[in-house]
This record gives sequence, structure tokens and C-alpha cells, in this order.
Amino acid sequence: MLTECPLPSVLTAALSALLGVLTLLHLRRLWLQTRRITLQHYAPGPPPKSWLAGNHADVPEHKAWYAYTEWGKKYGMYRLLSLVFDADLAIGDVIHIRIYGRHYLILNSVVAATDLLEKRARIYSDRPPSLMLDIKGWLFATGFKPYGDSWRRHRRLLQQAFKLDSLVAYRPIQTRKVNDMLYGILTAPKEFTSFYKSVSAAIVMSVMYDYDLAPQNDRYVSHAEKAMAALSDPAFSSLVDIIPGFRYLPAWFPGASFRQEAAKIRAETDAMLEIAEQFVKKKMAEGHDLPCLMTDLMKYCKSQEDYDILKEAAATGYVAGADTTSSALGTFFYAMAAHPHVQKKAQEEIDLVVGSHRLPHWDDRPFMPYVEAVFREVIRWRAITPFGISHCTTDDDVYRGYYIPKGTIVVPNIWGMTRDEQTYKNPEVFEPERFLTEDGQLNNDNVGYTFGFGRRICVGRHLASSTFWYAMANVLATLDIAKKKDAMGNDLPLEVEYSFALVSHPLPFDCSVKPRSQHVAQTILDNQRAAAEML
Ligand code: HEM
Repeated sequence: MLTECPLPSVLTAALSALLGVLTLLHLRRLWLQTRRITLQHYAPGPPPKSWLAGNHADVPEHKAWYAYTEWGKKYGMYRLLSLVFDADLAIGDVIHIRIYGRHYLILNSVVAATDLLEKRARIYSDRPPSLMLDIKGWLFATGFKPYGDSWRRHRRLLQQAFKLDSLVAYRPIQTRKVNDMLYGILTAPKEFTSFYKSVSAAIVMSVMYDYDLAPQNDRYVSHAEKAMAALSDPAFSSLVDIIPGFRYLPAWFPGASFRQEAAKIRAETDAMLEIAEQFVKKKMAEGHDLPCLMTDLMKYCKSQEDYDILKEAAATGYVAGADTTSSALGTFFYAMAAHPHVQKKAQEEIDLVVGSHRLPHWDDRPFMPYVEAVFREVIRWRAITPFGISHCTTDDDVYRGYYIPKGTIVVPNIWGMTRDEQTYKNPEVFEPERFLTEDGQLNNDNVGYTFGFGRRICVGRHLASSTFWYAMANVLATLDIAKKKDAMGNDLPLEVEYSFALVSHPLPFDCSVKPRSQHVAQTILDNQRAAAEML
């Protein structure tokens, strides 16, 4: 007969004791911080509900950006003024909360975000440390790297690849992939979601690795999607970040099941990093000269470290670029189906500038202000990264008289900025005209804040802008998007829900997509045939 082994219970007792000690030490640190907190003058915000957890219970688990925007109205610095003068000044663009001893500063206006994240970039360019992201293998990504040497090297490399002048070189890839998308939608209109979703991913993979994504079930995409589950919590405030000692608990320990989940994600992240690299190495060994960033830069790598930086920065391109641009395209399809008068006006402008013998090209962009206004309104109406990516301070600071301690997590509430009623009247309404002057010219608001701020501003913003604009203009030129109809020919209602991860995108929805004419359908087919012959 088997005797029961006492080891697990001894281990559990020892680990419980260790955990008890770690928790006590942590509580002591929190107590000291809380004492300091009460002596300082922080920005306004909701009063903490508990001594230990602070505002933890105030922050909704999902879509917290709504709550942050509301707090701005409730606790804003102008609140008092608005009560005294009965004026509409209740804007709180700087809000402070505390969660388990961590300070958070929420920035609800472009002015405050620019003042701090750009003008004081020297001390506002770090990222919050996240043990959970580390365990899941995500600290390879440029966007999550601490403000230091490794980040600088990543940034230099990506900036070089995606600066405005470098983009002309990617146009043939963008043209081919956008035509693939139009051809896909033309031949299988019901699948329009999968085609708009894959176009940005296909462009980034081609630019980075000369890797042609499979239309469906691509191995790289499958690993990347699973790895990106790590980013489903935009605040990255897991238990292990609150009590770092939890990191060392074995997965079987009560409350430590997150380790199994984290291990699975890490395996997917590692696989994602490996696949593209192996693809490039194999092709090179076979004697192919791949025209892509990875092979261009590989020849300058002098050490394993150089090579690792290149490999990580290239992989960041996919994770940062694919989902974001496809979210914009998803919102564009939704907005056009829901607002046929906007679609018609944009199509009329394109027809006027481009004519009917060709499709829109980048050089047409400056001559189509209304299409540009649609572009801006799409990225304002449904923020792609509602929280941006949090920054973190590396020194104490004071802003408008408020104390901001070193280590504060600074959250640019981009969603809140898109809802600023001083700038955007009726912000919920989809209205491209808000970006036009009375004589039909574009105003100065290019919604650049959707790409973040300061030294950490999105490195792929020019590529994203040109891919999205080109795809959007070509869809408008060739397809009619509309709501589905019932048997009586009436429009069916269209309400689209959005996901609430770091990148928020429209959940699958249905609409009708048809070619505008037989002539444009033929142009798409001809372009596709010509591209196939060139391969
Ligand atoms: C519409 C599409 C996109 C949007 C809305 C977007 C938005 C953002 C935002 C808000 C940030 C954080 C900035 C900050 O910390 O203040 C960011 C960072 C970043 N983005 Fe984008 N992005 C898009 C497309 C792309 C593309 C296509 C690429 C690359 C191919 C890219 C690469 C990056 C990288 C590498 C970072 C990290 C920068 C750093 O931490 O230094 N993004 N992006």
C-alpha cells in the first residue's frame, strides 16, 4: 500500500510562512507610503475607499476610461470655479488615484499630456515596471521596455525603418496587400472582416521579414494572437505586481494558478519570436535575398546582443502594428455603414479628384480634405488605444501645484481626450465636418494624440497613417458599404461592441459590401492578375 508523502503539506506550510512574512513586509511598506501620502498635496481624485487598497475598488474592471473621464468632471481642478461662477468649466484633466501604494496620474486632456509627457519628457518617459509582463515574456517589446539603453537601441532601429522618408519604399507592398484585400472582399464579401483584419498584419510582416501571411490559419498569427492575450488587461495591475513575492510561488499553490496561464502565454510569445526568425534564416540559407528589414539590418549586427535587439524590435512591429491599424479599418467599415451620407460625400470627392480610370494613390491625399476629415474622425470616434500605453516618472515633480512622486504611473486617457467637449461638440456623433473650416479646408487638429506623446510616441505612426489612408481611400473608391436589410428592404439596426484590451477593436459585425460598379470590379481583378504575373 502506498503511504502518503508528507512533502507537499510541509512545503505548503513553509511557503505559507514565507508568504506571510513577504506580505507583512509589503504591508509595512504600504503603510509607510500611505503616511507619506496624507502629508502631500496630490491632484484631485476620488477619495480612497480603503487604507490598504486605496482606490482599487473604484476602478472598473473593464473600460475604466469611462470612469476616468467622469472623475474628471467630478473632481476636476476647475470644479470649484464652475460652482462659484456657474460656468461650464468642470473639466478635470489631471486626476490622482492610489492603488496598493502605487500612485496613478490620469491625464484627460491633450494640454496636460503635452505639458508632462512631451515638455518634461526627461522624467516622464519610463514605463511602469510589470512583473506579470516579464513572466509572460513580453518585456522584449519596445513599447514595454524601461527607459534605458536597450529601449534606445530598439527605438533608433525602428525610427530609421519607419521615418517618413523611408515609407516610399514600402508602397509597392502596401499597394499589393490592399489590392489583395479588395480582391478578397470582392470574391467573398461576407468575409470582409477577415480581409480588413489581415491587411495591416500582412503589410508589417512583409516589410519586416518578407513573410507572406497565409490568408487563413497562419502559424505566426496563431501564436501572436495567443501571446497577445497577455495584453488583455490594459492597466497590467495583476496580483503579482501588487505583491511581487507571489512570483516565486509554485503553480499548485492556492492563488498561484496565474502561473500556469502565464507559462502558456510565455510559450506562445517565444514561439512567435522564433517563427519569423527561423523563416528568414532558412530562406537565406537557401540563397534567397529577401528584400526586408530583417535581412537589411542583419549585416550590421556585430554581436549576439545586436542580433537579439533586431529580432525583438522586428517582432514588436507586428504586435504593435497589426491589431491597431485593423481596429481603425474595422471602425471605418462600421462608420460608413452607419453614416451613408458621409460615405457618399467622400466618394464624390474621390471621383472628382481621381476620375474613373484609376484607383486613388498617395499623391492624391493632399487634394481630398473631406476624405482626410473622415480619416481623422474614424480614429477620434473610437479610440484605438483608449489608454495609450502608461508612462512612469523617474523623479519627483510638481505640476499646477500638485505633487507627483517618482514612480507615478501616468495614464494618458486618450479616450477622454476624444470626448473633450471644449474641442469636440457632441463628441459621440460621427461628424467629419468638425475637422473642416467653413471654406472646406482642414483645421489644425490632426488627432495626433491618438499616437501617444513625447519620446515614447508611436514609432509606426507614419506607416499606420499611410496604410490606413490608402486602404480607406481605395475601399471608398471601389465598394459600397451599407447596413443589412430585412425581408421588407428596411435597414437592420447596427450597433457594434468594442473589446476592452490595450488595443480596442470592433467585435465582429455584419454589413453589406458590394462593388460600386462593374468597371471597378474589373479594375480590382486586373490589378490582381497583374500582381500574380509579377510574382
Ligand atoms: C493606427 C495605428 C496605431 C496606433 C493608434 C498606435 C498607437 C500607439 C500608442 C498610443 C503608443 C504609445 C505611445 C506613448 O507611450 O505615449 C504606441 C507605441 C508604439 N507603437 Fe504604435 N500605433 C499604431 C500603429 C503602429 C505601427 C504600424 C507600428 C509599427 C510598425 C507601431 C509601433 C509602435 C511602437 C514600437 C511603439 C512603442 C514606442 C516606445 O515605447 O518607444 N505602432 N503606438
